[in-house]
Amino acid sequence: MTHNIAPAAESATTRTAHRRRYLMCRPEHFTVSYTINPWMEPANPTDTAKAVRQWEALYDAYLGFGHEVHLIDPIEGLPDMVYTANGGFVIDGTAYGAKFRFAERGPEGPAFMDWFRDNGFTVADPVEVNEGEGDFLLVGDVILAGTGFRSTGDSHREVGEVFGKEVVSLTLVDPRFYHLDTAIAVLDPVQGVENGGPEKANIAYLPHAFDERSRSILAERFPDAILVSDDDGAVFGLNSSSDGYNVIISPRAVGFEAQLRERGYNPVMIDLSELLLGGGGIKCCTLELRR
Ligand SMILES: CN(C)C(=N)NCCC[C@H](N)C(=O)O
Repeated sequence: MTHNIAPAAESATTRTAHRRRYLMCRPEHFTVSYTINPWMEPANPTDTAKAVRQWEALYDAYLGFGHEVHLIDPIEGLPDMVYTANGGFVIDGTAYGAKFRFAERGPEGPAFMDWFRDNGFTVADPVEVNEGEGDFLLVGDVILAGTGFRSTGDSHREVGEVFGKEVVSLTLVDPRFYHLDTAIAVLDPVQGVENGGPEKANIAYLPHAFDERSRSILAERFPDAILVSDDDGAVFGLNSSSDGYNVIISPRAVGFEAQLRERGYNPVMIDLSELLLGGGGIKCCTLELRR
């Protein structure tokens, strides 16, 4: 189901909001008790109630836009479970399970796979280390796959075999941007004119986060991409969620907000500052369930 929304007044481009189905996890057990990325500092206090309030603002926004949101029960002792984007990668009712790089998150893999099975998805058990939609992004019919910090190159082959799709491997080089969804935002997840969308699925990205080879691939494949500044990247501006028209972003990504408006998108600011203490943002808290 899709609903059409009027384009931004100054833009010639008509954008269409598509109804999405997401999986989220209320951060009832959120805290920072270990360090597995440069953002996490266990000595800094966290406020779980504030994390829940901020997360609820995101949840409410999705419902307000007419999206369907499913919830997985949080498990005590797994504080990173709120970042559901890492729990798997789902296309056409098949969930490729996650196999986490660090032992601290290991038990989340089976917990998410149980949820997928219980909710009618076909589960492809992973052999290779991969962190789900944190490192795999569907753009049109192509999977962009990140490596360098978490998911392995072998998982790129495996995800291609599971879904029978072209996989484009990209290498991340800055430890602050350790998952692909910190460095690329998919703006038009549904490809093409046949879906009533723009002619080509487009992205925004942070060039600085990639090696030379990956930057050339991105430049060639996405000549119309929005290139985001280092300042906006550094506040996790790209860790955003788009339905093709409404793009939920961090309020600190002011340059990106202007770039989105120029292109006819509707940026919506939601602050997840507390969840940033764990090294995650809007997109990390959102796993798309494509049936
Ligand atoms: C875009 N990002 C970063 C995500 N998709 N996930 C956030 C994971 C955070 C967790 N503490 C970790 O380091 O795994």
